[in-house]
Amino acid sequence: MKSLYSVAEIRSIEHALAATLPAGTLMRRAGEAATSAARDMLAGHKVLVLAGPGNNGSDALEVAANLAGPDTDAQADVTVLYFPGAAAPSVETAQALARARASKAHFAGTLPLGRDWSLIVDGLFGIGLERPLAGAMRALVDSINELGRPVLALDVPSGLDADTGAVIGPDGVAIRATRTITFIGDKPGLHTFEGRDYAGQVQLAPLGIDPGQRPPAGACLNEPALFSLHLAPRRQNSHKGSFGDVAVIGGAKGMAGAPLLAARGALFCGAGRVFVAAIDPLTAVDFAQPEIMMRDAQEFDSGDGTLVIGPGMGDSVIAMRVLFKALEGTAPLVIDADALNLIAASPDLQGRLAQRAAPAILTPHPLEAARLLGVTSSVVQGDRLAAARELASRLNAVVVLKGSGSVIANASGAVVINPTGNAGLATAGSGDVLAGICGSLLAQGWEAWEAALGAVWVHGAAADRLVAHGSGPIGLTAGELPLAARAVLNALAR
Ligand SMILES: NC(=O)C1=CN([C@@H]2O[C@H](COP(=O)(O)OP(=O)(O)OC[C@H]3O[C@@H](n4cnc5c(N)ncnc54)[C@H](OP(=O)(O)O)[C@@H]3O)[C@@H](O)[C@H]2O)[C@@H](O)CC1
Ligand SMILES: [K+]
Repeated sequence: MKSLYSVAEIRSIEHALAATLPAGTLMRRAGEAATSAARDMLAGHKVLVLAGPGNNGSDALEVAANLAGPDTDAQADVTVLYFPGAAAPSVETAQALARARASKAHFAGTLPLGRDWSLIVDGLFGIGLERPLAGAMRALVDSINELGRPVLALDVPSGLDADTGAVIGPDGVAIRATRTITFIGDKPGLHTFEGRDYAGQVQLAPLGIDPGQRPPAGACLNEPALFSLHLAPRRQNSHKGSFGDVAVIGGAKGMAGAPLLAARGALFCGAGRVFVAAIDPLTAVDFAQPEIMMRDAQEFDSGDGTLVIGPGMGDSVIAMRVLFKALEGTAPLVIDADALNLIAASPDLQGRLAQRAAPAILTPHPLEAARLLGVTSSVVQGDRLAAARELASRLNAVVVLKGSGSVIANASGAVVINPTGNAGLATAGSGDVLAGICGSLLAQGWEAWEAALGAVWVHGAAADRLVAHGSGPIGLTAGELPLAARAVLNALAR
């Protein structure tokens, strides 16, 4: 499992290790791991090392000493910008500083002119940063970002909250790294919200601590191993009834495309039969996808099929009535878009949802999640893991909080961050396709938790596949996702 540790969890691991390892061991190991990552990235000689007042800065001083020599063949031309703290340095920091000063590294007082750094090492702040960067430090971070040179961040890009992926603010700044080498355990903030943009490629350096020595983490990254119990090649002796029915309820006037996209997501990910039950039935057949059966939402009886409710559904009385009926029934539900907004506006519907025994997956984007929680979307984005966890527990459902690094949570408190997907998914209809894939996997007998994990992973990987083939991220359309998702799902099943 690819565990993600909160700062508090990392601190407690650090605390336990401090009793068993000689002082300074972890810092030296962090310095060595980061030095080798820096050498790996280095195409040239000129290295700028930024070293802040805490232990993150001490790691950076170790890197400076290692890269500059004199005890190395592959010497780099290292300039160090060091910001000592107000308090006297710890013994370990003093040792790292002495090593760096004894090396061939050059210590500068201000950011040297010129932009020709082969590499910048960011050791300003790590997990100890608790308030926004201000004054000269803020100006320095802005200048570094403007240089646009390769940056290796140590532990966490300076300015980013390792727990949440938010730039520490209000109105904060953070270093935009090309790569982040993170120590002891990987951290949620590097994989969600702004984290993916600021951290770049994430590399874990466990510092010699084997996973057995670490307690279980509060979160982890999504990967096929988490849902693979449901992945299997299909038996030859199967028929369409073996793979369940999905009915997508939605499609108010002017919104006919949303349920069709969801229906295609469901169809191409393997549901046996797929219906669209439209609030405003426009057409008897979808000529582009005639396999989808078109029905009128007011007359439709879904039987024991899975319902995907909400895409383009609107907030009419009919929509409300149909949603009420779905919540009263026992069908597995995927609740998206307008259905989420209707539930957000009705404590009664929230109560009914929370009381249901049948599985439900909710797929809110941050604004929909905010409405459900009665907060603003900045509060949701400020701590996406907490928001997803809270919604899952309040509404007794599996929640997929969409956005960069989608967060999947369940009512028992499990939280997973999805690493697949790209900016191409920020396009109209992409969420409808995701809801359809969730419904498809539920209909095929997956448990709600695994269906949500699998759907989010496949949906993101479909977008990654399209981008790898040149179809995005600019201009990627939601309509392209179902076919790509089919290819991803079949590759996984093989
Ligand atoms: N965990 C481990 O086992 C290991 C941890 N390791 C490394 O240690 C790092 C954590 O070190 P850390 O705790 O010293 O915190 P760090 O991020 O360096 O910053 C704290 C300093 O910043 C200061 N400061 C804060 N905010 C500020 C602001 N806005 N503007 C200006 N100053 C500000 C704050 O000062 P103060 O708040 O006291 O004024 C304090 O001096 C971790 O990320 C990893 O790299 C590795 O060596 C391997 C083993
Ligand atoms: K850093």
